[in-house]
Amino acid sequence: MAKTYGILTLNKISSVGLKRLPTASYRIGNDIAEPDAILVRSQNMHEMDIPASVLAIARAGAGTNNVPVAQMSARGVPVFNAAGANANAVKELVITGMLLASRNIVPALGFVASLQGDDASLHKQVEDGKKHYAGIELRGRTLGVIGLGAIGRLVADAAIRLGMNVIGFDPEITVDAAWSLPSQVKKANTVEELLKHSDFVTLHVPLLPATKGLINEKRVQTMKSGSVLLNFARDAIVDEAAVLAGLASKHLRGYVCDFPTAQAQGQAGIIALPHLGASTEEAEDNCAMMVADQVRDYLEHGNLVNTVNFPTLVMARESNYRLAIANANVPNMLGQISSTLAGAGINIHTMMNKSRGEMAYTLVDVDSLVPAEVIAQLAAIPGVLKVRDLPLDTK
Ligand SMILES: NC(=O)C1=CN([C@@H]2O[C@H](COP(=O)(O)OP(=O)(O)OC[C@H]3O[C@@H](n4cnc5c(N)ncnc54)[C@H](O)[C@@H]3O)[C@@H](O)[C@H]2O)C=CC1
Ligand SMILES: O=C(O)C(=O)COP(=O)(O)O
Repeated sequence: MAKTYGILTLNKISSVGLKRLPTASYRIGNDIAEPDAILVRSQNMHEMDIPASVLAIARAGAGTNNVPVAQMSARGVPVFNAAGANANAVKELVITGMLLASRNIVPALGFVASLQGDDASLHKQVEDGKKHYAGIELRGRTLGVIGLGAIGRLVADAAIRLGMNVIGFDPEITVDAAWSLPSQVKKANTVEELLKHSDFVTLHVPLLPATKGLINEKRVQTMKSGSVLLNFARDAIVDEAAVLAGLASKHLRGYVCDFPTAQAQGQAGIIALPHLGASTEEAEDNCAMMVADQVRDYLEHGNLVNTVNFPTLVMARESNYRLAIANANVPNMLGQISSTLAGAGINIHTMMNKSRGEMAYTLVDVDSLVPAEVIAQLAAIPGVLKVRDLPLDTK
């Protein structure tokens, strides 16, 4: 009988993506017991008892801080994400956020909603009151972008097209990202240098130990007087109390974020959206399609694309028998894998191995069926974390 897979969904994942997993071989739902893979958006998985059956976790979005990545690495389980698939949606909301703040749109709408009377009275109140909501223009002002990945780059490009000057900071920028950055983006050597010169500062870094509290009390004070901070990355990247103090003293003009909190509710200068950055039809479909394809390719063929904890490794099928081995990046793993197979009389057709940090991954196409006892021997090699037997279904 052909192999079937169980996919547990922890959040609502777009049906456009789920349809890429054929119903003949994939059972998908929010109540799948012993799933082969989990698809998730923002649900916090840190306290979850993740079943031993799970071979892959895929975040239908960018940030994987809600997934216990280190725990999954130790189990040899890749954590995929949908790199860049929602970047345009976030970019458009960041631009919206800058405009909301620069033109005082939120209080202005509140003012209009509060008006009462006939047309003539409304007209008078509008013309008398509008002076309180006069704003500033974006053109000619400076935007500082911290984190020039998929989102930061698009925001930088859009801001330049609006006539803004852009300064960027990203000490870990990839070569590809640097090439795709508009040439007008000026490089800041430190966060402080960027903050000192920016009228708007937008954050597009992942939440990591190194980025937690990136904007703290001292850095709020370093920001230009009258500047606006935008946080569509993660709440914990900003020390919100420091920002509230900056708003209260009028040092900051505004804080636009995607992460409402109790302490910031109703505070002047705060514009908090309900984590809407990636909530567009297009982004939800793109993310779901991307992770569905990645998970299917991994479950059926062992290929790895877009994981946050494993190397990228894709190998065309060259025989009907394939082993996929997740292992620690330590010496002599390949030697032990090859000699175990040779000892069992199994000929290696093609073998590829790649490493990333502490993790390594090996795909081996062999010329004959691998008996269960050989799989057990491979799994028993110290440092081997998971061995998967992936014969092609040739019936
Ligand atoms: N509000 C929302 O709905 C959404 C929020 N996000 C958040 O935005 C984050 C960024 O997303 P992408 O741009 O797609 O990710 P990405 O991985 O393409 O880019 C992140 C960039 O941050 C840089 N970086 C890392 N540490 C840094 C540091 N200490 N200082 C400066 N730069 C640093 C990296 O080098 C990389 O270029 C996600 O991790 C997620 O937390 C992403 C999508 C939607
Ligand atoms: O992609 C991300 O990192 C996001 O924050 C989007 O979250 P969501 O999928 O909309 O719950």
